[in-house]
Amino acid sequence: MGIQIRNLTKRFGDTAVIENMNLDIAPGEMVALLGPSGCGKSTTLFAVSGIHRVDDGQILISSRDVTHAPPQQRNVGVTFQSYALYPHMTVEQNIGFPLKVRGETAAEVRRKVAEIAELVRIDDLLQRKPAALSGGQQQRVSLARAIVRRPDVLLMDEPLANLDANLRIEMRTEIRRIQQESGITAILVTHDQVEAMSMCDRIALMQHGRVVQVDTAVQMYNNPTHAFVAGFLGNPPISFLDGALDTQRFVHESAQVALALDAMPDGGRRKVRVGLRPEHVELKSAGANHAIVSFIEHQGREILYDLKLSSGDVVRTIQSAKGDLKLGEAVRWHVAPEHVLVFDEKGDRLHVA
Ligand SMILES: Nc1ncnc2c1ncn2[C@@H]1O[C@H](COP(=O)(O)OP(=O)(O)OP(=O)(O)O)[C@@H](O)[C@H]1O
Repeated sequence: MGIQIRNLTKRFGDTAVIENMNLDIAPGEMVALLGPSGCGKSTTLFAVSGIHRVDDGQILISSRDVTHAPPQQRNVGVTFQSYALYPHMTVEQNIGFPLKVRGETAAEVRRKVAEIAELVRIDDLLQRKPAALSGGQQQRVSLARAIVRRPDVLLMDEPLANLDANLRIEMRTEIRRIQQESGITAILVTHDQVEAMSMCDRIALMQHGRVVQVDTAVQMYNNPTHAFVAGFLGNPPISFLDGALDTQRFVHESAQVALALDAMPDGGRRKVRVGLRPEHVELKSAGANHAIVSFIEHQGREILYDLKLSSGDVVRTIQSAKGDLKLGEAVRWHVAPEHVLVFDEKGDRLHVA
């Protein structure tokens, strides 16, 4: 009951929006398509649902080749950021509509709607019209309608985009619960890393129509295969410094960091970029590197400091709110070798492990 995307290419005119994309989603798994605006997330979802014709490659749902099948033959449930509920129908009629179209009996429709309404926790709202529902309730109805036919896969395009901050958090948990309880294979399109990390089993991070890395959130955060991944995940974001390798050290115009052995490519001096996560940048009176505090942001439990190097580069550090550094203060900093991420000039991760 999984999804396989094999060598998928989708062009609009001469422009390839998806290029040779591969992605395997296991039965019952929920995968996020994450990436910046325009990277091809929605186009991928439309290709899987059958709304878009593809130019090359294959799409398999539950081991069935659906590449050229029309949407209604793919058995997919879809929900978008605009819930697209029928305003003149009650919640019960909205959810039951796909079953009615399929010709199921009134009694069957009522039974299935009741069952799904209980799963998505809207059983007390069945007689209301969409206008009398909150955004979160409308999203639940939309989800219920998408899964009432028991589709093989659930496709969600930014389902939380129209909700306020608190409702988003609540619905993150709810969508995950509903997906797990129903055991449905799901794809979630989002540009929000927190949504992707908190809701999904794995993340496929996309850039310019390609999947750069597919991994669990933890693995992707700790072990990015590319500088783009390291830069995209993490808030506050990672800092990058460009410099060169010199026998087990990274040397920058105004900083030096020792590297773990497994971060070292085979010998020779070469240009590299290192990534330093804010939580790994320690302030130490004996730290090897000098900097000036150039920006302070109080975040409640923690404080974010920008440390400006003499080269003008900035390294971020996050410290407990007990700290009392002043703007313009001179500090020394340090990063333990095992935390330094090293990338080559093209952005590919360098390590032998
Ligand atoms: N019907 C279309 N005709 C031409 N170009 C299109 C069409 N639909 C999408 N594109 C282009 O394809 C690229 C990918 O679009 P897509 O909507 O898949 O991106 P996305 O990652 O979902 O972005 P967002 O997060 O902004 O929704 C964009 O450059 C977009 O302009």
